[in-house]
Amino acid sequence: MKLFGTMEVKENTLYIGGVNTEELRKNYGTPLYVMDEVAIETQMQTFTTHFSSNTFESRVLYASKAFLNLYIAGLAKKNNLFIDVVSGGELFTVLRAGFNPKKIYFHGNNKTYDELNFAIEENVGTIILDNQYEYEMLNGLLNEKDKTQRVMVRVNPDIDTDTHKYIQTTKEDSKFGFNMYKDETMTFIKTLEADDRIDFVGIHCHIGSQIFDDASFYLEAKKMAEYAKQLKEALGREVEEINLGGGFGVYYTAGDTPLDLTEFLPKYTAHIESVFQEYGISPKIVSIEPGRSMVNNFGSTLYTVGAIKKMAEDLTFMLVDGGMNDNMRPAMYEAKYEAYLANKMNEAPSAHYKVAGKLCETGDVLIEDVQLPEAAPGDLLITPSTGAYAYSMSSNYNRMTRPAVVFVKDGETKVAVRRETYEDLIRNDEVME
Ligand SMILES: Cc1ncc(COP(=O)(O)O)c(C=O)c1O
Ligand SMILES: N[C@@H](CCCC[NH3+])C(=O)O
Repeated sequence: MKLFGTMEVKENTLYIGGVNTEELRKNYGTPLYVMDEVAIETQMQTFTTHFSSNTFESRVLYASKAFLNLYIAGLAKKNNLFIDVVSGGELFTVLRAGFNPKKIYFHGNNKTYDELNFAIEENVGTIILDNQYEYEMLNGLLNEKDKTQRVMVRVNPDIDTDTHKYIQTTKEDSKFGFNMYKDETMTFIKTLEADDRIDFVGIHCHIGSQIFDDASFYLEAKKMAEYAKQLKEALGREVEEINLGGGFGVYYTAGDTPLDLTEFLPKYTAHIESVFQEYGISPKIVSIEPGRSMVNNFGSTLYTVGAIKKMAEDLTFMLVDGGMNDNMRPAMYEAKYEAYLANKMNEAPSAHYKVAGKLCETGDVLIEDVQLPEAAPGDLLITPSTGAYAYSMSSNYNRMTRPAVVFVKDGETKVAVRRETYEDLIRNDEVME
């Protein structure tokens, strides 16, 4: 097993953050999301330390959509990160966590009037405009409130990436942002520049998620520098900030080849500096927005094994007490995960299982085929590397209650999100009279 962060095996059992996973099950139940606090903070520091330049201010924004609650927002704040939100709900959460509004970047491809209003009322630092309609609403709101707003524009550089088509964002048919190669985009930016209420500071792009090929990021930086040069000529001034988004790929299963951040980030920084020089631009700030790579390998899900059903000689189902409601990535993207029996860590794998959940869907399969020690009902299954886009994409389908989220550190456990109860499920329901 690839042991991430503080994971260790003691007496046949997996420990995370110095806490026995069997103890976690006993105290908090399953399914359970377990987050390794020390490893997450270390990763936050890896980003801020290695993405650092002498020629520009480097900003690391945590893309909170990957995994958000008050606790992780608190950790991002403690580690001096900026933060990216894409909805009123994410904005509300990070504000409640005490984030400085000036350090918040508000994304989203269809912000509503109410969301823009909320952002302006709360003095959010930067709004990234995705379309003309958002601008019209923003302009109206700013006039009404007699305010100005720092603004960036999301542009699409049409880069093909080596990732699942559902998580590519810059192919020309993507719904996100403005096409960089259309004259209308430049016209739009000139409109912003002429608007006294708008402080247009620069451009943003995000080429997709779970990308392993560093060449895609280098190409993106080059295209953005080239566009910043065109803007410099058109506006007669430098843009202040270029935001290059996130998308850094991570390990899920053998064969995945993630970027080594301690090597990649300094090379990326040097590349950005060199393309800036090549195009004769000198923006003051360059930002990146890692989501998945900040948290994925430092979160795991624990399940209790229920029925084991042998359907054919080569097909045995292992059914667990969660499923696609706590991790919809396998069903949605055919995403692959590894799994281990956290209570039988030293036993040799000798059987093959198809791990499925308990939801009423044939596609509720977490892992197509995994080799494990001989398993029995009551065993403790762990799927590592579920820190990103599992909890944040979880649902109440089949009226499943969402699992609790705990953070473990130095032998201590803190509940960051309590387990939902059946009462929570009907909290907003009205009884039919
Ligand atoms: C605008 C933007 N920034 C950042 C991210 C974070 O991406 P990732 O989790 O792949 O780092 C996303 C999601 O893909 C995004 O849409
Ligand atoms: N939710 C996706 C990534 C989307 C990234 C957000 N733009 C995943 O789990 O891979």
